[in-house]
Formats: sequence, structure tokens, C-alpha cells
Amino acid sequence: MSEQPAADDTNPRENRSGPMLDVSGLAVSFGDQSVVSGVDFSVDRGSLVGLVGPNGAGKTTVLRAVKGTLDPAAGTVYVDGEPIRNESAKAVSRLVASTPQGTNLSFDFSVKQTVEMGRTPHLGRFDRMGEADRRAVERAMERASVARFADRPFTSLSGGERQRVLLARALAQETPILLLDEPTASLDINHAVRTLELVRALVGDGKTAVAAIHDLNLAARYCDELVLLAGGGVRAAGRPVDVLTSDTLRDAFNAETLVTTQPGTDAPLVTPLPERDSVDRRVHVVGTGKPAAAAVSTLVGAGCRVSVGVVPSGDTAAERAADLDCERVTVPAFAGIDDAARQHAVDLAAAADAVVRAGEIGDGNSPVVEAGGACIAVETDESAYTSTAHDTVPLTALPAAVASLPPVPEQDATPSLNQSTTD
Ligand SMILES: Nc1ncnc2c1ncn2[C@@H]1O[C@H](COP(=O)(O)OP(=O)(O)OP(=O)(O)O)[C@@H](O)[C@H]1O
Repeated sequence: MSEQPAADDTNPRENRSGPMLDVSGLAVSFGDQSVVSGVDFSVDRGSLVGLVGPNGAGKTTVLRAVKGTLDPAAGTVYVDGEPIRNESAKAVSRLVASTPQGTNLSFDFSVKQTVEMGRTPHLGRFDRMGEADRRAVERAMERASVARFADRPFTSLSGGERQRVLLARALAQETPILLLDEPTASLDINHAVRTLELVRALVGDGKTAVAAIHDLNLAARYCDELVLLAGGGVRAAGRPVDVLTSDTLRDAFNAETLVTTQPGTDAPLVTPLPERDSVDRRVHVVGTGKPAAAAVSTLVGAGCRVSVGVVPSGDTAAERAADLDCERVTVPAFAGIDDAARQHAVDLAAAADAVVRAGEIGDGNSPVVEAGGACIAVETDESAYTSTAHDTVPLTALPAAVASLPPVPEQDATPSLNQSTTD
């Protein structure tokens, strides 16, 4: 039978205010090698924070320090305001459960026995599991979808199945805090999404979770906040949309990325770009809808400074330009193009090295197309733009076509590419 928790063990922490987990000034070294220092972040109860960052940045190390299995060189981990180092190992394992990164554990146990290990912190030295423990184990196996493997040897499972069993073991521990090290690493996309949906459901039930996650798009979609570790410390922390920017990602991962928005959500969508020479050109895009949006993404990804318009506000191309921080000249939908908006777009086109037309273009935008010296049209799915006056290229060839144009000398009167919209 389980030990009855002492009166002050029933979770006095649950009713407190303030963050559930607070990491302050954390530094960890192995020998004289510093891995991380000055790590500060906090996790509100009932929220999921993702630790992201390149290989070797210290994500696992920070998780280990949080659960108290390695001694930090400096700093303190507080669980609900109390330094965790003041707690016994057993008390910590009633507060914090974790899943390891690897699943190559040489357990000679069945799945059920493995999950039952999660009850250890709740049992006295000579106690056997009681009814409450058995129910906790069953619940955990159900929630992690491993009940049907209950009698199989742990070692007979696939990597993804093992990962879910280890999650079930952590759930059986029934702790307020869950630390997950790469919980989706060996999972196919279906199980990865199901696992993170489960973590979200647990967080919705009041658990507090921290997960090291390599897949930035899954992290962006499921985490309330991200902590980006790189170069020995925290490079950025906060909402995914504020952390996952091209600049921060370049700084942390030394990689070029295109950051847009995941369809149907506000979460950022990170697309890594192949290394190539940046196309240093100013380009004005005329057009609407997905073709123009794709042209904007492609040109920004290639390194161009891009402006767009005139385009109805709310159009996909206008939204993509806003996502990518490009200047856009917009007018309200169905309002027609007024003279001021048209003139602003004409000025941008005239100052650009190239005008690119993609998607539908109304008559009102003809002066904008004509204002640019060199114009390139992008083939669309529906039909290639057939004007003989313009080169027509597929989207994939657009950066090269733009790069082949000579740059127009900068004019003093060049309109700023950083001004905001006209509407
Ligand atoms: N026990 C150890 N002894 C010496 N160095 C270690 C030890 N554990 C980790 N390191 C080093 O600390 C650094 C951070 O490792 P850690 O596993 O925390 O990174 P990570 O961000 O989780 O990486 P990954 O994304 O590859 O899992 C690495 O350089 C690693 O080699």
C-alpha cells in the first residue's frame, strides 16, 4: 500500500501564486568546461515551456539540473518558491517526473512493470502497491496509449513505443511538474502530434511541463513559451512568435531560415533555407493571392529587400508581406486603388532593381508594373503570364532571374522600405 502522504505533503504548492518552476542564474560546468551560465527562466503552473537550441546547447543539462540530478556550479531551481536543493531526493521525485532522451534502456521488465516504477516515490521502503497505485498505473498507460503492450517486454518495443512507455512511467508518478527530454524524437508525425496533444491536455489539467524539443515547428505550435539556448546561455525567451525570428535563428543555429505562419494558427513556421549567396536586390512585387505570397517568401528567403502593392489588405500576399516585415502598400478590400496608394507603389517600383508580377493584377496596378525598369513575371499554376514584354520564369528560378539584373543605383529620394502601409 502507498504511504499516506503527510499532511503537509498533499501539495500545499498547488494553491500558491507565482511561477511553479523558477530557474535563476543557473550555471553548469563539467570539470572546467562551462556548458551553460546565467540561465534564467520561469514556468507558470499549467503551462508548457519548450527548450530549443542547437545540438550541445545544454538542453538536457538544464533539465538534469532542474530535477536535481546534477549539481549546478551556480544558481538555484525553485519549485513553487522553494529551492529544490533543500528537498530530499524522494520529495523531489514527488514533485518532478521526467522522461529521458534515449530509450535504449536495458530493462528486463514488462511494460507494466516499467510504468509501475513511476509509483516508487509514493511507496514506503517495504510497501507493496495498493489499489490507488494500480489505478494510477492503469490511467497512465491508457493516457499514453500503451495499455495494449502491458505484458510485452519493454525491450521488445520500437523506439517510439518505448518513448510512450517512459512517458506513462512519468505520468504514473503523478507529479505537478513534468520534464520531457525530446519526447517526440523517435515518433512518427502522428504519434508526435498525439504525444504533444497529450502533454497539452495534461497542462490543461494543471500540470507544469518543460520539454526539450528539436522540431521548432512542433515546439512553436504546442509550447506556451520557448527558451532558446545557444552559445552557453539563453539567447531568447518568450512567446514562440517572439523567439523564432530569422535573426535569432541565424544567431543561434548559424542557419538561414524563412519564418512565416503555420496555417490555421498564429504559430511561426520555420523553413530552413539552403545555403547560397544572398541576392542583394530591391524587388517590388505586384499581384495578389498565393502566387504573390509565394513570390514574396521566395524573394525574402533569397535575401532580397521586398515591397508589395498595391494589394487589398487581408489578401494572402499582404499578410505574408506583414509576416516577413516587408513594406506593403495596401488599400481596403473592394475599395479600389486611390491615387496616393498608387503613387506610393509607383515610387517603390521605380526605385526597385526589379518589379515582379505574380497572380492577379487589376488595371489600377498597371502604372506600378510599368514604373519599374525591369519586370519579371512568375508562372502561376493556372496559366503562365504570357505578355511578351516580360520575362516569365517559374518560381524556383525567380531569385536567379532577379540576381541577373544589374542593381539600380540608390537615389537620395528612394522611398524607405521600412515605412508602413498606406491604408
Ligand atoms: N557528463 C558530461 N561530461 C562532460 N560533458 C558533458 C556531460 N554531459 C553533457 N556534456 C556536454 O555538455 C554540452 C551540453 O550537452 P547537452 O546534452 O545538455 O546538450 P543538448 O542541448 O541537450 O544537446 P542535443 O540537442 O544534442 O541533445 C555538450 O557539449 C556535451 O558534450
